[in-house]
Amino acid sequence: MGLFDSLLNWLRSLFFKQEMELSLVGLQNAGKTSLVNVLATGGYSEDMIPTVGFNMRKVTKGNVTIKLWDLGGQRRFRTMWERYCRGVTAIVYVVDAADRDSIPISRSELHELLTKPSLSGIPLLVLGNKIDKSEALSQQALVDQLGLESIKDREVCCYMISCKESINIDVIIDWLIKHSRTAT
Ligand SMILES: Nc1nc2c(ncn2[C@@H]2O[C@H](COP(=O)(O)OP(=O)(O)OP(=O)(O)O)[C@@H](O)[C@H]2O)c(=O)[nH]1
Ligand SMILES: [Mg+2]
Repeated sequence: MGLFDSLLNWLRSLFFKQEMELSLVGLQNAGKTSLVNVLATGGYSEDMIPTVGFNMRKVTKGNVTIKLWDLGGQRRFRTMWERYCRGVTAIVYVVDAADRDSIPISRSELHELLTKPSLSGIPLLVLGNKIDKSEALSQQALVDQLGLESIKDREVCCYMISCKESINIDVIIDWLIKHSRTAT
């Protein structure tokens, strides 16, 4: 590649570079870290270690650089969620759609988080994960049981996914790219 072409590519990357920052929250075992892995490398594993505190990962998809805050879902880490959701482009709330008993707690933790004034107006992407399992709820049932219709102060979107079988991962990437903002 000639010098002129390199320069042109560099200018192009400056002008079209998009970036976004996301926080992944939701109860333990929902599949947040699995989702980060699938987004980053496409790899999936059954052997996962629960996240202690949080991890930060940067993933690049085309021109979009995504900074992901992967937070621990165990009860003792939930008080940190708010701090890591402040100022993000979108909050990604992951739910194990096949663990029906956990849905009421998931619902109350979500609504509790959304009452924080510091997070007002931040778009919410709810992901019902593990739809490869036969006991997984339908999208409508998940929307109802999480009380998503009652959220009026922000954009809310809900998709059903499987990290294990890579179902609807492309749909989420499209949603994320549409919500990214051009870097300044
Ligand atoms: N069947 C199925 N299992 C999944 C799927 N996604 C994740 N899992 C499994 O769910 C378990 C928990 O996954 P993690 O990604 O560690 O969950 P997490 O939300 O990060 O959990 P914490 O870090 O404790 O908050 C692991 O055994 C995964 O293999 C999926 O789409 N289908
Ligand atoms: Mg984790």
